[in-house]
Amino acid sequence: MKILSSSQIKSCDIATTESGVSSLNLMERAAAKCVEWIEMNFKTTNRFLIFCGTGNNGGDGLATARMLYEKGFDVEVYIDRANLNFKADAEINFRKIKKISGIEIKDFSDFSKTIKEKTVLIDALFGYGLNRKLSGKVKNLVETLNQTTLPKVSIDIPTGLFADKVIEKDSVVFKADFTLTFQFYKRSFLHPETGRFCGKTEVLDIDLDSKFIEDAKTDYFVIDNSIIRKIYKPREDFSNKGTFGKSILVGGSYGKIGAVLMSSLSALRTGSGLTFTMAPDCGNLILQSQIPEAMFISSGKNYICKIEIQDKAIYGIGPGLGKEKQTQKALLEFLKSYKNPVVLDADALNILAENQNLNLIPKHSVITPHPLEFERLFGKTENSFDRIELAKEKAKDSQIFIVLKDHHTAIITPDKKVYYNITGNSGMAKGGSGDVLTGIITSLISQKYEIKEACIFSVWLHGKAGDFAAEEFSRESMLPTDLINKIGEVFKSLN
Ligand SMILES: NC(=O)C1=CN([C@@H]2O[C@H](COP(=O)(O)OP(=O)(O)OC[C@H]3O[C@@H](n4cnc5c(N)ncnc54)[C@H](OP(=O)(O)O)[C@@H]3O)[C@@H](O)[C@H]2O)[C@H](O)CC1
Ligand SMILES: [K+]
Repeated sequence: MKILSSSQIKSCDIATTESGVSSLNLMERAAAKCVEWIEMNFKTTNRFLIFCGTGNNGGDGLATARMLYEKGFDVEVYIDRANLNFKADAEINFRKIKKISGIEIKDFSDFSKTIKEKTVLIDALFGYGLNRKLSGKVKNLVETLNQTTLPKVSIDIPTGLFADKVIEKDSVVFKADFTLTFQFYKRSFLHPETGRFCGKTEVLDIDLDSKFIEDAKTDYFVIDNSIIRKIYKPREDFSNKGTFGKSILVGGSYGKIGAVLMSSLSALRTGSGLTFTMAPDCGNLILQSQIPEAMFISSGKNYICKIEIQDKAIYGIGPGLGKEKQTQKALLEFLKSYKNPVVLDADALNILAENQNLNLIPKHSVITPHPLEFERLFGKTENSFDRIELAKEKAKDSQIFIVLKDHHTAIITPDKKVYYNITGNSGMAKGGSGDVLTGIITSLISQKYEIKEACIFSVWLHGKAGDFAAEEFSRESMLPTDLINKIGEVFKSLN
């Protein structure tokens, strides 16, 4: 799914109205979709307090209020009585509301924090038209609303957030439990500084102009099911283990054999035909007894001292590797003579950062840094939006794929496209999850997925398996090894 900027969404809105739908009808459509979702999801609620601005976001709120009232709910609408300069469509909806005697229209200042239970707050103050941080009455109101424990729903965008950029540190933002957004994810939902205000995001299809969307140019995408469907290649009949590639997972050191073990197991669980673990001898017994399917290549005693080059294999290097002097030398020597794409993670990245040897990374390789590793490699940025921009430059300069791990991991390609992942959950924020991802990417590349597609599919698959694991064990208790065991269920859901 494409992610458009706020100005592109505005143009899309206009293109839709030019194609024959009036803007008022579009607002009606947007409100009807919100009401449909609200009815389905708040079955025991009977009262909605709707906070409306004077723009089209407020207009959506006013239309939503009317429709909820018509469905039999108690509705109160809150506006700023001192500012009744509604935009045209919002004005029409305000007049309609005023004619309904059952809907109370109150001033922002009338809101009391001592509200009864079974009430839901709906934020229709500002949407993508916000162009400066909140101040004055709206800021005070949002601060007060955030202090209540009542469920909170934002229409289109939590008030105070911009669609596509970071907010100032001291900004006040409505803290939604649910965000009902129209047609597209907004970039701000996917970054840590801003996404934390959105709660669960629901994208509601309001049938905006499909030709406009198809033609719209963007660097930003959300990985959705339709992308995955196009990438996934069901396993072919009439094949043998050679058909599905050779993965070599390189890593492990005394006390960190588990990391490379999880990578190897993940490679196997995602279909790698032949899987080797290149690790120090101290891991041999553990690896052979835990994963008999993986073959062991000895490469040192307690840490890796040599990385042997084998033919027709895809290397995933880094999990549990450590940074011993000899390991550093082994990695750098390997990279000096190896020219095919590799997957580099964890200490492999830290070694490259410390040695400032980024030019050794073979073209079209995949690196999988978390934000701190990214910073060590490429330097500090002000915020996560700038980090993505820097990653775009670096991916282009070095012609590599950067899998930037975060709550919403992003894949940045050498042609500066950014794919955000929306599967996964906070239960995966545990040591070991990254090792699993390295194994999956290595395995999919060895199975001849295009590198970009392997990255996208791997990150999605990893998150989806994490979601299944959380469902069974809870976010707190689930382990990276539980996630590996759920990979099969994800493949089953694709077949
Ligand atoms: N295509 C769609 O997705 C549809 C979206 N709809 C809804 O429309 C809003 C966007 O509506 P818009 O009227 O463009 O913008 P807002 O309602 O967000 O804001 C209104 C005006 O408020 C002013 N503004 C901006 N920031 C502030 C601030 N911090 N304090 C006070 N006022 C502010 C600004 O005007 P200025 O002249 O003051 O610059 C805004 O224009 C979208 O989010 C959807 O909810 C349609 O209803 C359906 C289709
Ligand atoms: K809003």
